Amino acid sequence: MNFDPRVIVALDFSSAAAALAFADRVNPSLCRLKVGKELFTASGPALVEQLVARGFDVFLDLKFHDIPHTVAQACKVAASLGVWMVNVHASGGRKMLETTRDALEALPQRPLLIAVTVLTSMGAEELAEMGLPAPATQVERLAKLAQSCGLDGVVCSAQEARQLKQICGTDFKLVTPGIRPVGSDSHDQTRIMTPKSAMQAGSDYLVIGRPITQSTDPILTLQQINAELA
Ligand SMILES: O=C(O)c1cc(=O)[nH]c(=O)n1[C@@H]1O[C@H](COP(=O)(O)O)[C@@H](O)[C@H]1O
Repeated sequence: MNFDPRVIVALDFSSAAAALAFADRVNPSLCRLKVGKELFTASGPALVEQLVARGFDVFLDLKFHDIPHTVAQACKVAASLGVWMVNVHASGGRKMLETTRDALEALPQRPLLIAVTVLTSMGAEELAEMGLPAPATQVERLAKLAQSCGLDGVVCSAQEARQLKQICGTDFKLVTPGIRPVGSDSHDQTRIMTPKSAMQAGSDYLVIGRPITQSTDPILTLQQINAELA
């Protein structure tokens, strides 16, 4: 049995019932779970607490991006739910990142604080349109900022993982969505990689949603991915 699962399943469902139906079929040794904007908007903190009570490591993915005080307070409330990981946008800037880190560090028990660099749905053209450099350059810039602000790691694509592990070191956590098993639909993701290649490149955690949740047999698909990573 794998007691340190690398796969974080994105529970991108529109109801608590659908999320709990999935959670009923897995256990904390098979995967960690992510609650994002769709599910949280539908179900709120009660669902998060239920998943935590079942023993899952829960990544609360609300990608906070606001003024420092607002983000720090929101992350403190997230911590009170018992979540394992929370995220904010690195582009919120140094003051926001440091204020949030300080607020969490003052707690007796705190979640990992992770910064989103460049969304995995975005490619070079979209960044250029916003006056930003190519993904690898922008991701590196934001990862260095997050690390210098004392965050625990970043969300990036697995395509940048090798580069970031070299620059930021092995302890700096890399959480990588945009994971697609061979032959699966890329949907709206642009910077993608297979589960095995992502791990080989240095990802610490693989965020996987639709390839698992929309599979005809989600649990089998999750088990196959875990087997590929073992
Ligand atoms: O922070 C995230 O989790 C995240 C960051 C990012 O850059 N890209 C990204 O896809 N995500 C999330 O990861 C999940 C990916 O889902 P799938 O594309 O269905 O595998 C979604 O819940 C996204 O909200």
